[in-house]
Amino acid sequence: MEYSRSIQMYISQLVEETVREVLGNQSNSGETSGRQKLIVANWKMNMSLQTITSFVEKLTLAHVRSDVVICPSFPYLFPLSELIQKFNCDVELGAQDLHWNESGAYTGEVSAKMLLEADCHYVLIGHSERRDSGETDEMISKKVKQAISSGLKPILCVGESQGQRQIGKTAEVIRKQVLLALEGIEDISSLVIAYEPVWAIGTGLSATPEQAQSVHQLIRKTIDVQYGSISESIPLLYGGSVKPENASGLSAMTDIDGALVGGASLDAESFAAIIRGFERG
Ligand SMILES: O=C(CO)COP(=O)(O)O
Repeated sequence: MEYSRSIQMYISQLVEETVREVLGNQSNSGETSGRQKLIVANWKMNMSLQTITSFVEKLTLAHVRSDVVICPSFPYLFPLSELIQKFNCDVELGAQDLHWNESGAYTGEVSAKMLLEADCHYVLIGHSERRDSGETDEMISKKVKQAISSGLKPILCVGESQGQRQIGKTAEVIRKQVLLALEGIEDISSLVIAYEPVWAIGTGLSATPEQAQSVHQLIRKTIDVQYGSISESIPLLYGGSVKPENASGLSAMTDIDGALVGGASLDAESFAAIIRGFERG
């Protein structure tokens, strides 16, 4: 009797160890990172006062569980903040950009302090559409510094072009963008990074989960070399033609902690379906 119980214990220990080993080897899926999923809507230069109202109403009814952030154009920050309170909708606000100076003669710019007054907690920095209009790595770095020192969480966007990918420069480009943006910054505890391959933005051509995972792994490794184990707690989002159909596949990857969604975030139902996809993945 004693003998058979100890054999049973031995077998169950063996099974447990094997399962742990198999899960440990599945570096690309199924592992729980402990990082909460974060889904961010980048509305870009879209929406209207009318459409944001029904959006908030519908999203509230969808009862999603993840951390959700909406980044509207500047004029919609205040009305959106009011709508979020009115409907008791569990989302946070982000801006699409900020200036690195505190105040002054910078026509058309918005400061971190103004964003905080508008109830913003996050800010997108270095989106490829802004890099396209002349934003340099140096400007991006100053913006990241200003966001962190003001208490805003920067969502630093990085990504390679199609040409750079084709000639095998993806890793070099991404590493450089990350390191230049973080130059001279010591505290990165509030940082979020979004990997958005330029060729996937607005094209309907998403990176495969494996392609995205391999760049996310590279980003985490880059942060790890520079900052150590805090890299494990930095949320890494994927952006570029994220849709309800590809959300759970992307979410199943170990280093993909959420999404930065453009076009599909303009409709509350498709945005909610993406959030649910990430909750399943
Ligand atoms: O640029 C993006 C989010 O910042 C991605 O846009 P799409 O989801 O429309 O491809």
